[in-house]
Order: sequence, then C-alpha cells, then structure tokens
Amino acid sequence: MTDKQPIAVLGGGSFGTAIANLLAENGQQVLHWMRDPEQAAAIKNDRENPRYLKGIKIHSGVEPVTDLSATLAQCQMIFVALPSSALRQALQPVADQLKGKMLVSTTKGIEANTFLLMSQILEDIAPEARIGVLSGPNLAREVAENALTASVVASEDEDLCRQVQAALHGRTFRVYASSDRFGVELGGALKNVYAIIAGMAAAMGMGENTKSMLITRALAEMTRFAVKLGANPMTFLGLAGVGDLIVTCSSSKSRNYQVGYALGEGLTLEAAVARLGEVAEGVNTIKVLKAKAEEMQVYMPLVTGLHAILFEGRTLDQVIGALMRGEPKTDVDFISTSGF
Ligand SMILES: NC(=O)C1=CN([C@@H]2O[C@H](COP(=O)(O)OP(=O)(O)OC[C@H]3O[C@@H](n4cnc5c(N)ncnc54)[C@H](OP(=O)(O)O)[C@@H]3O)[C@@H](O)[C@H]2O)C=CC1
Ligand SMILES: O=C(CO)COP(=O)(O)O
Repeated sequence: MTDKQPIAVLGGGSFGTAIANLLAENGQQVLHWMRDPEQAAAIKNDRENPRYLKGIKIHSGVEPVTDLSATLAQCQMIFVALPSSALRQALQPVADQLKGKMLVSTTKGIEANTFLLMSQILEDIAPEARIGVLSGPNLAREVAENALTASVVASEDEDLCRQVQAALHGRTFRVYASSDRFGVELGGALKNVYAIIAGMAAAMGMGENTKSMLITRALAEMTRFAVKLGANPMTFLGLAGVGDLIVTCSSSKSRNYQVGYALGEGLTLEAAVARLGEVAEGVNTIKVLKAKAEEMQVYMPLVTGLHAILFEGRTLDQVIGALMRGEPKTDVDFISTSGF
C-alpha cells in the first residue's frame, strides 16, 4: 500500500481489467469496481478474471470492489470502462459524488435516441466533473499481455491529459495527448461498425485488395461524417482514427470483427451476438449511425449496406453488388469541408 490516492476503474470486463492491471504495474493503487460480487471474490482469491481475460494474472495492486459509492469517495481519477448501454444507468445514481473528479471514458459507443458520446453523457450527468476520453488501437488482451501499445487521452483540460499520461505511461504503453475530445471519441465509436463489415468480408474469403479497399473507404466515410458534425478531420489520421480502424478491421481478437465473421458464416445477428458473449458496440452504433447519417444527409454507403443486411432483409450479395455498381466517386474528398 502507498499513501497515494487510489485510482478507480469502473467495469469488470476485459478492458477495465486490462487498464486496472496497467495502472497497478505502474505502481498505482487501483480500486477495480464491478457489479458482480462473485466475480470480485474470484479475482481476489485467484488473481484472474476468468470470464473476460482468462490466463492473465491480476496484479496485487488491483483490489476488486463492489461498493461504487465507497470507491468514488476515495478516488479523484476514475476510468469508466462500462458498455455504452450501461454507463448512464450505472453513474446517474452517484452523480453527486462525481463533482470535481477526473472522469475518463474508455467506452466506444453512442447513446441511442440522444446520439451522445459517452463523455457527453458524463458531462450531462456531472457538469462539474473534469472530463476526458482514452481511445486508440487498444485490444484489451494485447494490452494485458503487455504488447507494445499506444493510445490517446483527449480533453480540453490539459492538466487532466498530463495526469492520465503520468498514470498510464509505462514500459509497454504510450499515451499521446489531444485536445480534440469529440473527434477522438467519435473515431473509436464509428470504427466498430466497419470492423463488423471487415469480419464479414474475411468470412467470405475476400482478399487483401478487398480488405484495403474496405479500410480506406471506411476512413473516408467516417471522416466525412465526422467533419459534418464539426470534428477535426486530422484526428482521423491519428491513433484514435485510422489506427483503431486498422486494428479492429484486421484482427480476429476484435469482438466487432468476430460478430461480422459469424454473420459472414451465415449466423443470424442474434446468434452471432450470443456466441460472442461480450460487448460488440458496433451492433448498437450501426442503428443510430444510419439514422443520423440520413438526418444529416451524409453519404455513407458502407453504413447503409450493413444496415440493409442486418435489419432490412438484404443479402450480402445484393449489397456488395449495389456497392460495386454505385456511381464513380472522387478518391480523397473527405478532408475538404466544402461540397457536402
Ligand atoms: N475490449 C477491448 O479490447 C476494448 C474495449 N473498449 C471499450 O470498453 C467498453 C467496455 O468493454 P469491455 O470491457 O471490453 O466489455 P466486456 O464485454 O468485456 O465486459 C463488460 C463489462 O461491463 C459490465 N456491465 C454490463 N452492464 C453493466 C451495468 N449495468 N452496470 C455495471 N457493469 C455492467 C459487465 O458486467 P457483468 O459481467 O456482471 O455482466 C462486464 O464486466 C466498450 O465500450 C468497449 O468498446 C475500449 C478499448 C478496447
Ligand atoms: O476498441 C477496440 C480496440 O481498440 C476493441 O474492439 P472490439 O470491441 O471490437 O473488441
């Protein structure tokens, strides 16, 4: 035990566990909050999170806890690694305790109905908190296995960025700072949708040309959308944009990619999600993104195509045919803010 204040990590899943371990390896005392007392007891006794990160030893500096209010009372810096569907519901009841604290969202999703990003929900719940996001090509298992990894902390609050960098920087994890919180967070949420498409393409045996086309056109599409919403297009050339897009569209370790792969093998969406048993944020994001793209009149053929397959009864062949027959377009048009 040190006399330093502990850092809280909220969420007992794979990313919460990976971040908690990383902080502890850096000498921080970590209170790792999870809702399931049995899971907390198992981690305490066995120093392993068998459901979400089997085979990874949990550092002795990580204390699994289940009392959220007591955890928040002890910590100034709080990492939030809850699914997007749970974040508001989990934190609204403790909103009074978040005043003045540093809240760093690692959640890569968009709230249904409001189209709010997670840090915007945090702002909504706790207007007097200090808010940031952590995003980048950060597959949880690789982070936990100490693969050399880089990430981005983004906030208008420079001191928060510096403190998060100091807490997380280590032998195997490098943290870059950005002031474009919206762009960094949007990149992390949008790329999940394209990872589903990439997984489908892989299951269908598509080649490397196809993969490259998909990733590059996905970057064009997500940047076009983000620019329309006011984000800085340059952010999409960084770790939290193209960096995260590449890793999630290329790796079978990505849960979104795995859902896509299962769909490509012929499973229904329900069966694909059930087989995964973990969060694949892209499944919710595609629904809200398709509606928002229509509302904003942004051309997003990949999003439209995936939505048609998942929710409008179109077949993969029909959608691929329509995508390839679409009218010819200009290659790099998405950095320009004119012509939308
Ligand atoms: N995994 C990764 O590689 C990365 C994930 N992220 C992001 O992190 C976020 C969390 O993902 P991840 O850790 O992977 O998810 P997992 O599927 O691994 O785990 C989800 C966790 O959230 C908990 N949970 C679900 N609902 C609630 C609730 N209402 N209240 C409290 N806890 C709840 C689950 O608890 P229980 O087991 O009790 O159901 C479980 O501990 C996602 O937005 C993801 O995009 C970001 C970077 C990398
Ligand atoms: O965001 C991630 C890697 O940066 C993890 O992606 P998945 O949620 O698809 O596993």
